[in-house]
Amino acid sequence: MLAKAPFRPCCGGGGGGGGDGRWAGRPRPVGVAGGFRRGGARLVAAAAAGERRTAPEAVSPPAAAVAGGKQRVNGSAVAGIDRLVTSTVGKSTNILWHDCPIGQPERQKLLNQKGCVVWITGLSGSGKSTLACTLSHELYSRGHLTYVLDGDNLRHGLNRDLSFKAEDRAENIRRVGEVAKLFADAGVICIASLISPYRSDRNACRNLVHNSSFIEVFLNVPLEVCEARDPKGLYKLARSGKIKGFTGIDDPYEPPFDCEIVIQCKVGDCAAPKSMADQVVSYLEANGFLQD
Ligand SMILES: Nc1ncnc2c1ncn2[C@@H]1O[C@H](COP(=O)(O)OS(=O)(=O)O)[C@@H](OP(=O)(O)O)[C@H]1O
Ligand SMILES: Nc1ncnc2c1ncn2[C@@H]1O[C@H](COP(=O)(O)OP(=O)(O)O)[C@@H](O)[C@H]1O
Repeated sequence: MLAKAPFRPCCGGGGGGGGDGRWAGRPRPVGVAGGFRRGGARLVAAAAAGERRTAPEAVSPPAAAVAGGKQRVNGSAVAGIDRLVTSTVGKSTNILWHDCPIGQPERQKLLNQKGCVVWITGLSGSGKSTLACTLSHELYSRGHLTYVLDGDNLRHGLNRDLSFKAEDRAENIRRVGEVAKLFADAGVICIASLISPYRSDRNACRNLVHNSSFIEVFLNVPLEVCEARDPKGLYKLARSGKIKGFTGIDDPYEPPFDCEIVIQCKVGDCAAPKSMADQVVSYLEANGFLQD
């Protein structure tokens, strides 16, 4: 399946405001905040020096409340900043969004590509890392900047505190989704390759990034093929009960219902990594990601 989606620039918020297309192709004026994702509320906080705005998801009603026509400061007693609106996001209180004049459009112009997230999902041993690296190489040889976020690798650092129980996998995916969003906002073609077994976690990442800039690639490889490959011997350990909660054995994998690209592999009939990567490159080309 190779679906063509209408291109819309990606990634508001996150790493610096992103774009809703208003400034596409032209420099964004200094002090003008980037576009916010759909459904995002806007709250202007004009600081004495420079303009600041709260991020869409950063608005929490108590902090952003307007009292008697005046925007209430979130506990600040500092003179001169009484018109700032601070926010509470999760456990972060008294925070403010700060935009920069150089935004995603400018970075994309520099790189002559559109930032996006290619999210590769599939069973262990399905070939996610191989596809991610082959795709990265293909795009590199065409002059495009990519960055691979590999689940296994990230668990050596950023996500080393997480296990494989469902809530830790969810946190793993959430963090990688946030990082991927920053890379896309930087104008980079971010290739995330994780099992990401739960549909809801993957969809949450899709919703973080602008929908058309999230390209979900399902490596649909039968369990028996993955198990026969077993490059790390993990399936063997899982079958013998030495690893508990292994995806596909005694832990679930939920295939996507409707994703951008499905790469199908059958027993005895699996395309070479290069031809899989070409399938993704064709999608990126057809949807305008490989040019500014
Ligand atoms: N219980 C269990 N289930 C699945 N996978 C396991 C498990 N324990 C360790 N491993 C190894 O961890 C790699 C998957 O990490 P991910 O971060 O991609 O997983 S997840 O998205 O959070 O489900 C995975 O790497 P890949 O084989 O590259 O997918 C395995 O090597
Ligand atoms: N398209 C393919 N055809 C045949 N073997 C493959 C293909 N892609 C990957 N492999 C092999 O399958 C094994 C698992 O690949 P890997 O990329 O590590 O998978 P994952 O990251 O999903 O665990 C490796 O030994 C790799 O060489």
